[in-house]
Amino acid sequence: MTLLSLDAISKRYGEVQALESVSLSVGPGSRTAVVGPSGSGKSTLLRIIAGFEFPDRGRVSCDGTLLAEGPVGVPAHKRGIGIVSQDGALFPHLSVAENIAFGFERGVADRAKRVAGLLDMVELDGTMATRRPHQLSGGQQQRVALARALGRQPRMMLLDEPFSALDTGLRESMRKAVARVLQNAGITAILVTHDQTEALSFADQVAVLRDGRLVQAGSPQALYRQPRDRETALFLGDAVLLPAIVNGGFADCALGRVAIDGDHAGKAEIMLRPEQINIVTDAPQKTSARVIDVQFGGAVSTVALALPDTSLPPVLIRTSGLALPVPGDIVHLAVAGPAHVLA
Ligand SMILES: Nc1ncnc2c1ncn2[C@@H]1O[C@H](COP(=O)(O)OP(=O)(O)OP(=O)(O)O)[C@@H](O)[C@H]1O
Repeated sequence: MTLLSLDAISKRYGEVQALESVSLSVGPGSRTAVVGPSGSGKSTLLRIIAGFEFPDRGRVSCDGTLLAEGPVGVPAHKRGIGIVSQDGALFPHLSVAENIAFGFERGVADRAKRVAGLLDMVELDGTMATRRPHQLSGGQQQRVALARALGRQPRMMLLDEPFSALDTGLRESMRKAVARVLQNAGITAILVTHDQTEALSFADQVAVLRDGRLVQAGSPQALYRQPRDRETALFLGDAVLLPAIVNGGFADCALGRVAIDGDHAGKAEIMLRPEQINIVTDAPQKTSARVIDVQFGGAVSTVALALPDTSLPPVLIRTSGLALPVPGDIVHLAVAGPAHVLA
């Protein structure tokens, strides 16, 4: 089932092709994260969905209604789409309650009760209602912004880097809280973020943009494990990339013979995530490597290894901090799970 459908959206600003034939489907009640390097077109895509911009070509439809066909379509205020931006954009001279009630339709009954319900929904104490935005923490301001957007009863919520001004710990708890609130309200969400971890943990669909094109869209697991190309692999996390000869479901590479996830043959580049490579004392097929650096990181430490083929760059793996090797040690490696063959 599809709620939002983007069909071959293109947008140009002067010389810059901000979006080039982007197509994407978003299911009702789902969470999609749009990621990509700076300037890849994420905000432009969000503005086109919101109705602040119109595409040059392509169609936007929501719930069977055509919202834009090329530069013609439904204006932003008639789309029923909520937005929460990076700074929350609260009115500084209005109280929390007034900020939240700002979006209510005229003549709505029980304003105070509805504000209280929304505060409860975003997990804010009712005593906050009389405060001004400057008397709130960054995370609380974002919750008020979310409550205000929810008060308009949108069918979809656009989140434009809403957590980026928050520090790491708060970011994570806000991300979980927002995901929970949206899920409980059954609202479809699209999140734009620079933060890959945020995208992978928030969304059930991740869409990767690069130079205005949609490179890949799919589940976080699929994109992390089977990225389309080397750039996407590195964009979504650390990766060990190795030249290989692949055949019959296996790759022969500097780590020995490892299983692969597809049906490829010939010369290829394979990708493993660092957590797939383990230091072992006993394995049926051992590849040895020399430890060149160890970074203790508490629960998870990083070990840099030089492979016997010295033309290859060092391989970084993650391991528990319990029994770490020291530089100069020769260790044996085993690979868990299949390697992915890159295009
Ligand atoms: N109003 C505009 N006028 C001219 N160029 C624009 C305009 N808006 C965006 N662009 C250009 O379009 C491209 C895509 O911009 P966009 O803001 O969508 O990227 P982004 O992926 O959101 O970037 P960031 O992560 O830095 O916010 C960029 O090259 C940008 O400079």
